[in-house]
Amino acid sequence: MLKKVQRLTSPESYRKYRSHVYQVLLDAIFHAFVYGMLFFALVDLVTGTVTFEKLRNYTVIMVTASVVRFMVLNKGYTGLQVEGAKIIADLRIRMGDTVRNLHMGYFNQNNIGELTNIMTNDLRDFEQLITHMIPGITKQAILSVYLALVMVYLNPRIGIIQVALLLACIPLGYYAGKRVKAAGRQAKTIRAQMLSRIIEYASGIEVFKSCHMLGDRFPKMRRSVDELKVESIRMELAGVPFIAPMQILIGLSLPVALYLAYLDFSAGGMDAQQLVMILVVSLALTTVSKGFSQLYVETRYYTLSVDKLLAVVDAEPMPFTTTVFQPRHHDIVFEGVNFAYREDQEVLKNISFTAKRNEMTALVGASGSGKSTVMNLIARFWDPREGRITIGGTDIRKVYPDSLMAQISMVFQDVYLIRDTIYENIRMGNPRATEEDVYRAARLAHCHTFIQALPDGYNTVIHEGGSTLSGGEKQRVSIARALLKDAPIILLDEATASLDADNEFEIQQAIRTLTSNKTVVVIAHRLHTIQDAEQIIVFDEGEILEKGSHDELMKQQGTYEHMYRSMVQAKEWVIA
Ligand SMILES: Nc1ncnc2c1ncn2[C@@H]1O[C@H](COP(=O)(O)OP(=O)(O)OP(=O)(O)O)[C@@H](O)[C@H]1O
Repeated sequence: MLKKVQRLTSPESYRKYRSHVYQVLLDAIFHAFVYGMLFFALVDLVTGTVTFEKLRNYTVIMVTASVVRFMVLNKGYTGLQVEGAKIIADLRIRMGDTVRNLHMGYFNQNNIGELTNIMTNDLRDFEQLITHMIPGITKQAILSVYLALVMVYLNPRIGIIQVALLLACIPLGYYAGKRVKAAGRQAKTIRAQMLSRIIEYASGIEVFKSCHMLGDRFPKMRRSVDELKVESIRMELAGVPFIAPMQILIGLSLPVALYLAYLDFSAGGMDAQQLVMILVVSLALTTVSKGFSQLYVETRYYTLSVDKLLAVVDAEPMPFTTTVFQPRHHDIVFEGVNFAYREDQEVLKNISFTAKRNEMTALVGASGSGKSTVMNLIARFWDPREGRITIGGTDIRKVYPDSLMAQISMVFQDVYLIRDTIYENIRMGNPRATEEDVYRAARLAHCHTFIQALPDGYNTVIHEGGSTLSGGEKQRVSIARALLKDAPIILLDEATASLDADNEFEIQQAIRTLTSNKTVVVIAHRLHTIQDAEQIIVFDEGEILEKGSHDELMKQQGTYEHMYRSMVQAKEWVIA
């Protein structure tokens, strides 16, 4: 277990942590030492060999040991808490870094709940494990062994019987721990599913409200809550069939000692003082062993968190060979790209095209034809199964995801704004930007005026997801963010939602400013906005059907021409 803990901590932290655990163990040894002195004093008292000097020496040794204990304990436990908190903070950052570089496949709906569970509950369990469980269980183990040895020394017959009773508890404790661990694993899975449902519920609250699916009427969430309740009870009860006999066996050691000691005593083989001493030590042994057995079973549950954390820390990051990515130019080239999210469903089939620098490439096609997937591959949210994608001649699979993202601005219709001020939401595009840069970007993105009209202007705090702004406003804020980033590649998903004429005009203006002199790839939902695009690519079921300029495609009289005519007719029909 300690080897696994070591993999979750930095060498420096682990070294400090281990030294604090040793301090706690030292405390256990001094604790045993105090018990020992007490034992010698009692022996002298009951055998009548006590002298004033002896008692004084015992007292001095016990007081010294207690003072040393206090100092060691204070340093050990304080150090454990401080180091534990530091280990958890470092681990959180390390996990954040790992997660950032994972394939998007990791984040399917279930994994969001699982990941949230790991980053909150499992981290808390791990902290509990390293700061309380491991030192506690080691200390109890040392004390149990020490008291058992004292018993064997005091009365070998009774001591050996007590040791045998304790040894008989080992398989029981092992199976109790195993069952609790298995039930705990199941409870964790269900808790992760419940968290997924809660996240889904909170993100889609408007939809659920509109469909009258709130509260009891949201069956999936209710089912998860019920399952977790059942699983939590099952976990609590899982170890009982083994814990109960184990506790009985440990508890037996006291009456057994009493009975056997009394037999000796009545046969004259033991005096009253020895009888009392055996009972006192037996009582201490029973108490400490019971504490140890309980802690052991609990610890088995807490060790589950270690495997969960290791699974995240060891998750395969996206491979890369270069962290500095400064391409000579920003042509994006797809060469025979095949891609599937799932084994059984090919989403892109043999896709080849070039999106040239300073040009606009528009992707059109029916819903589900693969347009967004092309964008996801350019941003390296996923890697192609076959073929390759290059930017400026470099295969993007070689590039560190963060360095790649530094070259790309994404403006999607589904804009996510974080819970912070509008100012900070724009500044996210470039954390080094000055105040003046932020205002200039906001002006160019046509959002300065509406921001100023808000009660707190740029300091207005936006709710998570941007729910306090209109769709058009959110999109303009995201364009301001992208303008501030000033990346050479722009990936743009045009709004499908019908915006009012003013909003639409302003967004078009902002997009024009954003995209000038860049490599622009745009998913177009309305064909009239891309007539000037240098290249239009028509997708159908993951394949490229046609590609060329608007005029070239109109001349071909293929799918694009048909789509365009249908659009014009629909407009005329609406006007008529
Ligand atoms: N994360 C995902 N996991 C599994 N399948 C996915 C995922 N994202 C998209 N798909 C599937 O891949 C196919 C292509 O989807 P994609 O989003 O690329 O299409 P699109 O042309 O952008 O559609 P739209 O215009 O509706 O956004 C669809 O069948 C879709 O169901």
